[in-house]
Amino acid sequence: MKKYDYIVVGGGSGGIASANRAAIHGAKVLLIEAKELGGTCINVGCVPKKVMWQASDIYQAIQRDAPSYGIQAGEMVFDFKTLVKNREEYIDFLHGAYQRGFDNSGVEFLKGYAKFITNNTIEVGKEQYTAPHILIATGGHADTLNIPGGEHAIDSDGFFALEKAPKHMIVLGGGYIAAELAGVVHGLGSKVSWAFRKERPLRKFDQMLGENLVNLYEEEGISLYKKSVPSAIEKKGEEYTVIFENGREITGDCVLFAGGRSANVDGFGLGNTEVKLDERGFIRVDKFQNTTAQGIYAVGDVVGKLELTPVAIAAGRRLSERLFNGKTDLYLDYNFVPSVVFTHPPIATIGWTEEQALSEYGKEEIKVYRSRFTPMYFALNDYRQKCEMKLVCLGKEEKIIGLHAIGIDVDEMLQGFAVAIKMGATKADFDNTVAIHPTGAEEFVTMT
Ligand SMILES: Cc1cc2nc3c(=O)[nH]c(=O)nc-3n(C[C@H](O)[C@H](O)[C@H](O)COP(=O)(O)OP(=O)(O)OC[C@H]3O[C@@H](n4cnc5c(N)ncnc54)[C@H](O)[C@@H]3O)c2cc1C
Ligand SMILES: NC(=O)c1ccc[n+]([C@@H]2O[C@H](COP(=O)([O-])OP(=O)(O)OC[C@H]3O[C@@H](n4cnc5c(N)ncnc54)[C@H](O)[C@@H]3O)[C@@H](O)[C@H]2O)c1
Repeated sequence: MKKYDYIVVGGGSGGIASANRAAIHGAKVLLIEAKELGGTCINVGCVPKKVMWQASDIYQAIQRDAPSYGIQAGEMVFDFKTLVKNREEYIDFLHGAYQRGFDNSGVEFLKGYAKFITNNTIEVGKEQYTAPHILIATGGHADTLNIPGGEHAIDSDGFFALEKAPKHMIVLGGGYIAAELAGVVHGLGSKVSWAFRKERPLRKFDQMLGENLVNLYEEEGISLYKKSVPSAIEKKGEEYTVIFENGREITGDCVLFAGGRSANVDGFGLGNTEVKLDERGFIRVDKFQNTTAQGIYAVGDVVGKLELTPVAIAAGRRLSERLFNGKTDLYLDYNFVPSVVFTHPPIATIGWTEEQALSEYGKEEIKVYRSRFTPMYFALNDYRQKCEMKLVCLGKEEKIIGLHAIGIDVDEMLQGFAVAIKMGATKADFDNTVAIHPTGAEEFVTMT
């Protein structure tokens, strides 16, 4: 049996980050990955999504915005196949970059499907491997739509496998992925119908964000269907009809369901360990990412706390610092994690929503500042897309506990403000910072 200091199961965002950090500190590390290196983010998540989002942005800039600057690009030609081919080549380049990263850090990489035999023994094929520390970073998978004909709906993996652009995509779900892919496909010139179960999408976010997104998408020509619960999908030739509980029917050539994700916990012998799951089926961990089994840890989507790549990376790295670099008190603080939804325009958010803050602290303690304006990018355009921003402040000192924005470029604004908020910035700190003009970001330091 081969012996290691650390075995990492899963070569996605969390696993790779943790393995490299452990090896840098001198640990003998084995990383086992069943598919391609990079996991969800690189292969079927953040990376292909951001490429498609950028393509969609460029398309809109040429078609919708360039003419107002006197720029005419001539006949618009969009070749979906070229976009997909170039995207996949870029992803392949990233696979190589991960392998080179392992070569530099000294991580041993094994391609195969790992199974637990005991708390500290893993089997891949016929070989067994043991280590006192084992990390589970096996990620998650998309939930399926359990209605008659639900199998006709593709998930986000299926979306990235499309070889031609849909003519009319029906999007089901009201979260991150539905919001993002509806915008991407519409921006690339297809018809999009987006149906969600409640009054507005993005219900876990500040209400202002979902409301603005609905208005902006409607202005742009996306057909929105509120309070629409899918009950069946029927295939008729090359088309699919989604039937909703309220009797509505929508027909298109592609149905995308994005209804949340579950942990990858089945089929790799967790029953042979003392690892326990929580009531939602995710691996139960404490704040140090310890599972209920001695010497087994878990990070990333498989623990279902915040399913974001930088969260998986940060938790994985902190764990390795704790185990292999003597930083015994180090753990990831899951509060004030910034996040961007890559809609058109994007959404940026950190901290408490106005609704959460009011219900926790009451009206007297919470002050909210808002700004709504047309970014200068649209100054010459008949289409005057709005940007809206909000600061949620707590107590007399007006500590900023929430920042929310929707509008062009807010995706790139958030990171710096997130540093300030994580450090405990107050409204006065924002006011004391001289603005950068002319930008959209200056609104954050000039709100009254
Ligand atoms: C469409 C989409 C868009 C997204 N966009 C963003 C975004 O813009 N920004 C952001 O921050 N997050 C985004 N996310 C979320 C992000 O991709 C995940 O949070 C992140 O990839 C989680 O990393 P992980 O290491 O936990 O798991 P993963 O990256 O999923 O890696 C798990 C790996 O484990 C492997 N594995 C599983 N079981 C075994 C086994 N038994 N043996 C060996 N290997 C195994 C899998 O093959 C997989 O490669 C997006 C997700 C999706 C689906
Ligand atoms: N930009 C980013 O950082 C980014 C992008 C994409 C995904 N992600 C991560 O991936 C996770 C998964 O994304 P997601 O959009 O699949 O999940 P989500 O949890 O964000 O949203 C799921 C949505 O599906 C709806 N839904 C569930 N079952 C349904 C049903 N039967 N019929 C109709 N609607 C149904 C829910 O009401 C909810 O609105 C996200 O929570 C996020 O953490 C992040």
